[in-house]
Amino acid sequence: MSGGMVKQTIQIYARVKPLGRRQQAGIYSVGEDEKSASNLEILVPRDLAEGFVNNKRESYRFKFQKIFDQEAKQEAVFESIAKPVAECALAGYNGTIFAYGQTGSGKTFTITGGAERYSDRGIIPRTLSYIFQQLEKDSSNVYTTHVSYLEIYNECGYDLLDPRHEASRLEDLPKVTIMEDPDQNIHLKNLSLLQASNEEEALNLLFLGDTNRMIAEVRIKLTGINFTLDHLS
Ligand SMILES: Nc1ncnc2c1ncn2[C@@H]1O[C@H](COP(=O)(O)OP(=O)(O)OP(=O)(O)O)[C@@H](O)[C@H]1O
Repeated sequence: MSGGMVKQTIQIYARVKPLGRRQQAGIYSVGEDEKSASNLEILVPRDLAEGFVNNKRESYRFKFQKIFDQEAKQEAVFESIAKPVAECALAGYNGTIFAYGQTGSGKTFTITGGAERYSDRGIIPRTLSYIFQQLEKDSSNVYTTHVSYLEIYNECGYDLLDPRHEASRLEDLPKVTIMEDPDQNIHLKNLSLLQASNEEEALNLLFLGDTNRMIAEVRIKLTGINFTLDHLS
């Protein structure tokens, strides 16, 4: 997107993860009335707060575009967050959605989805499905669609759809580099761009990328174990 014709906005949403069995409830609250419904207040529990220096606050307030509480369904998250971005993409404007949060907070669940139920599908499969539905409706144009899947790990980019991914060590794979041309267009060197003509093909590539990412993760963990064993012997 270039020039100042289109308003570029960043919208920030919060999603509260459902409580696990042993987790303590009541450490956050969302504004109840219409006006404060986008305010999230985190209350630091008393036993924790007492350990703090006297003048530390015991509650923190944040404002978001919208807050998804523990009951929020994947469908609602898609409708509010991803559908408008997909619509803009179909109209020719770039869009980005990313999840940020500590480990285990639900980024993968929100972006990719949960494995157990079909209704737990996350933003990526829902968006793919939506985009292909829209393209099929438009018989006046011919579209070609491609998928790339990039992982950024320790500040280096790796191509998750590279066929060598499974066989090689992550460090041995060609690094994907980000470059900007004089017109400020971003180019990703060494990133495969695979054609996906329909939802099923796109989902297969997503699955392939996820698998390669998991293999890489296990490999990294195993390297960690080897290191510990070397240390002991
Ligand atoms: N909204 C939710 N509803 C039900 N289960 C959830 C929800 N959010 C997260 N979970 C579950 O919590 C666990 C951790 O979530 P997830 O793997 O998505 O975290 P993450 O932020 O991607 O973590 P990491 O950074 O370690 O990869 C998973 O078992 C996931 O299914």
